[in-house]
Order: sequence, then C-alpha cells, then structure tokens
Amino acid sequence: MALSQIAAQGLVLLGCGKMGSAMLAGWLSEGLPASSVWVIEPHPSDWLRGTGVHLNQPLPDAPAIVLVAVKPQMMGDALPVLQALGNGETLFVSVAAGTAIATYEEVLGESTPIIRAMPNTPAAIGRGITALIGNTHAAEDHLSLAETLLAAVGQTVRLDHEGQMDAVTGVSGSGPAYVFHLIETLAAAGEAQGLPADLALQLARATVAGAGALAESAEESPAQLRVNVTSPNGTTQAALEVLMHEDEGFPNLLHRAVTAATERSKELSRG
Ligand SMILES: NC(=O)C1=CN([C@@H]2O[C@H](COP(=O)(O)OP(=O)(O)OC[C@H]3O[C@@H](n4cnc5c(N)ncnc54)[C@H](O)[C@@H]3O)[C@@H](O)[C@H]2O)C=CC1
Ligand SMILES: O=C(O)[C@@H]1CCC=N1
Repeated sequence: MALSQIAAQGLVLLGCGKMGSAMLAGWLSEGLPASSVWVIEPHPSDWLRGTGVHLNQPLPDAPAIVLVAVKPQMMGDALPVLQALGNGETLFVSVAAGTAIATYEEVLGESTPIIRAMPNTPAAIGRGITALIGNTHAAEDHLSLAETLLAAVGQTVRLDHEGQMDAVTGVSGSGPAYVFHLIETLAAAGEAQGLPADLALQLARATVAGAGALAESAEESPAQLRVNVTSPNGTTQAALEVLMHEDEGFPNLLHRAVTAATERSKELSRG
C-alpha cells in the first residue's frame, strides 16, 4: 500500500509532542496531505496548528492507521479514547517505549492488529530508523502498511520477537541523544582548549555529521574508518588511548548507558 492509499483512508495520530511531530513533519514533507491526518493533542504547538491537519476533531470511522505517540505513563488515560476503533480494520501502531503489545490488546481488544514500533527523532528529516514487531493479528499486509508509513521517514527493520524491543530502544530509540551529547561535549572540550564557543560547536557538529555520513556510505567498517584517521603515534592515537581505556573509556561507558536505557524500558513494561 502506498502513502497515497493511507491518505485516502486517513491517519490518526494520538499525541503530537517531540516524536509525533518529528514523524508528522516527515510525512507531510513526503507528500501526505494534511487533510488526511487527524491529530489528538491536548497541548498543540504553533507548528502543529499551522500544518492544517484536523486537530482535536471527530475521528474518521475506519482510518487506515492509528499511530499512538503519547508517553507510556499517559497511556491509561489516552488509549480508551480509541477503543471504538478496536477489533476492526484499523491498524494500531504504537511508538511508546516500554509498553507491551499486551497492554494495547487489553484496551483495544485481542483481535485488533497492533504493531509496536521504535522510531527515533531523525525521522523529522527522513533519516530515522524504526524497528517493528506485530501481534498475532498483525498480518503481512499490516506490517507492510506500517512499513510504508514509517519508510517515509527513514529505514525500517523487523524484529524477531518483542523481547528485542528493550535493547532496540537503548540503541536507536534513545541513541540520537547520545550523539547530540557527543556534539555538545566535543564542542565543550574544544572550548576548553581555547577555541571560541561558536567555532568549537561548528567544528563538532560538522565532524559528527560528516563522520556519520561517511560511516553510512563507505564500504569499510567503522573500525577501519577509525584506523584510517589514526596515524601511528599521531594525535588521534593519543586521543584513542584515552577513549579506548578498559575501565573509563567509551566501550564501558556506552555499555553502561545502553544497559541503563534497556533496563528502564523493561521497568516501564512492568508498569
Ligand atoms: N522523543 C523520542 O526521541 C522518542 C520517543 N518515543 C516514544 O514516543 C512517545 C512520545 O514521546 P515524546 O514525543 O518524546 O513525548 P512528548 O511529551 O513530547 O509528547 C507526548 C505528547 O502527548 C500529548 N498527550 C498527553 N496526554 C494525551 C492524551 N490523553 N491524548 C493525546 N495526547 C496526549 C502531550 O501533550 C504531548 O504533546 C513516548 O511513548 C516515547 O516513549 C519513541 C522513540 C523516540
Ligand atoms: O526517553 C524515552 O523514554 C524515549 C524512548 C526512546 C527515546 N525517547
């Protein structure tokens, strides 16, 4: 099914905060007409008001997809509004972290096709990646419908089982924040070495963006790309000896960070 077919039946977005807006911005820029999108959002931003979507208006009877993008903690209040669309043709896709498929089935009915997805905010510029897993009522058609929608804002990957979702959340869902923090801290380190703040930020931002683009397009592995920068006994080697330190270096730090995010996702699922 193409984006135009989703447009014909309608798309409902429940919650349009940071992640909902990132995806909506991507869909609108890919040509999804604002007139085929219904958004339920108690605190709409000026940007959302300006998009021309149906905002807090009565919903269509059988939209192609309802996309749930409220915080896990708000789910109990938010989901019942959608109950009337359950057990029908409408596909539900939720991007909420740490909210198990069973939670949606309890409210929407067990025969509702439900897909749990984990996107990330680069979706706003069509560079996201979303992992997907469906319930037993999510047929191949439903998965490819969700992929059509999510592929409009980046890559998609299917998971083998729902248990993988916690680690996916720790790597790619939360991951952009780690990279933004890398930019912030690289710039701060440049400032500490005497660079003006705006120059340090420009250098850090361009370096992370350029290295990311190279890592994505190059045939060499990230490890080889790192070696290509590292002259024997040069400046990079001096830095990497700090970053690759067994206890205090990047590997241990990122391992702990991703473990913390994964464990938090599991905790949220337990309620
Ligand atoms: N921000 C991110 O990078 C990512 C977020 N997610 C998931 O997306 C979901 C939303 O996260 P954010 O956008 O970051 O949070 P957010 O707080 O920016 O957005 C949530 C939105 O839901 C609205 N809302 C609250 N109660 C509502 C209700 N009863 N009905 C409709 N809307 C309601 C809020 O006004 C708010 O605008 C979360 O479940 C999160 O786990 C998933 C992947 C990445
Ligand atoms: O921080 C969170 O809980 C959400 C899920 C992944 C990114 N943001």
